[in-house]
Amino acid sequence: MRLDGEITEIDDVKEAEIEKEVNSISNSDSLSITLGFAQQVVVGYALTAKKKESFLQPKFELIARTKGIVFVPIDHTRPLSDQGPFDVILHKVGQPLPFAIQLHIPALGFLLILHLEEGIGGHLTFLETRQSAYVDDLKEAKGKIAAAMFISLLCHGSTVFILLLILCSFQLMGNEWSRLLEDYRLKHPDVTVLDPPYAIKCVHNRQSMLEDVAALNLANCHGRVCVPTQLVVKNDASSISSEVAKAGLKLPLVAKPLFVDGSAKSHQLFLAYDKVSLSKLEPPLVLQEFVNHGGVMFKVYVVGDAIKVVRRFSLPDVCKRELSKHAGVFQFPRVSGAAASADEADLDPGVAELPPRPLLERLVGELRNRMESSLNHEWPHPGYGASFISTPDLGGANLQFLEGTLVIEFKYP
Ligand SMILES: Nc1ncnc2c1ncn2[C@@H]1O[C@H](COP(=O)(O)OP(=O)(O)OP(=O)(O)O)[C@@H](O)[C@H]1O
Ligand SMILES: O=P(O)(O)O[C@H]1[C@H](O)[C@@H](O)[C@H](OP(=O)(O)O)[C@@H](OP(=O)(O)O)[C@H]1O
Repeated sequence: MRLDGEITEIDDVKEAEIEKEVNSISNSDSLSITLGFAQQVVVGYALTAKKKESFLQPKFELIARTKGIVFVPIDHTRPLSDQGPFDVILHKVGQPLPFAIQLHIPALGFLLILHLEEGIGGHLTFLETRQSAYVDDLKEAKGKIAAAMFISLLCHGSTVFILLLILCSFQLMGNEWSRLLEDYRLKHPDVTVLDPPYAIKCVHNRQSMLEDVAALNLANCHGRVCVPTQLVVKNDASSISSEVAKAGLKLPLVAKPLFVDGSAKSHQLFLAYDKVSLSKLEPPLVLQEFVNHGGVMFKVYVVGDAIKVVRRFSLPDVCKRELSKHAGVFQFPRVSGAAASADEADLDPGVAELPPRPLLERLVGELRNRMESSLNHEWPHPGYGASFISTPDLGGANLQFLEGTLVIEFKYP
């Protein structure tokens, strides 16, 4: 059953047209189609293997070619200025390291965390340093890394120092990508970088991602948008229980990695039922109160003025009376992926009701204003995705904002 009131501009008719277009060209020479264009748009891409697989699907590349858009891979090991020319650079690299090295990092990191935590009481874990190297300014990261290395030399001698040195150089390579890209962007202002590293810094961290939304005032907009009550725990797992009590957070809690870098690990979520088990969680984390939402959530995708809302199945409600029967911390799978579509499901209208259009339009407008002012220029076609759940017992329009997945900038060449 399809419920009325879908907010969509990319409707079924358009999807069917695209399908038809792909079918009609799939047997023809797609390259010659591209060459038919007076001017091509060359998109250089630097993506994780996961992102390449999900995003750069053959069908999509084919449609792009028919529109004169070609995708070419960027080689990390060669200077950017030796490659191209590009009209657009699309990037999401997480940690741009060879696969074999990536596998060694958790093992080395674990060893070093053990040593460092012994030596300095857990205040400066290498894990924290590692994440800072990715999300913070290089300057700040370098300071922390230098401090960690100095302490390791004092406390643990040369073996740990050398291991740390190797690990740091790999981690700085991750940050190096942001620096190279920023240099390239400044030297080539005609190339659109999706997105400039400084502009997407806030969406690499679930705390800063939600801050802007929490600060929005959407009074008189057919409802409100807010963030579940939450707490950020950066370091010490043993103090989680007391911090949760101090902040007055009610169980059960959803635990999410604080940093989101596009890796599968950054989407690994846990449900914690009791206080004692909270110490099993691994900071840095965001802990959110579990909000009952009838087992259905909404994904809102925005490109410019187009808004598309889809329904997905989600976690079932947790009954407060049943809570005492559960204990422990459980990892839950990616419950609301594309395969969990609830658009065709026969849902209780109370949970299926879509967020009111005026509320979404106002939210999108407010977010755009904030992004424009933080980027200091106009955004003709901003695009992003966001997850929402609604709390039917408070009225369908009481939305909880969960995540802003991606912020991209569109500038047509
Ligand atoms: N506070 C919460 N209360 C109830 N359910 C929640 C809460 N936070 C998350 N969930 C459930 O977990 C799912 C994933 O949450 P979230 O969107 O924060 O994670 P994510 O890794 O960023 O997911 P994605 O990138 O796929 O959107 C949600 O779709 C929802 O089903
Ligand atoms: O397909 P939807 O329901 O829109 O969910 C997306 C998430 O919201 C994104 O955060 C995922 O991208 P990253 O894993 O790169 O953050 C993205 O990962 P993917 O590109 O590997 O599929 C999706 O899981």
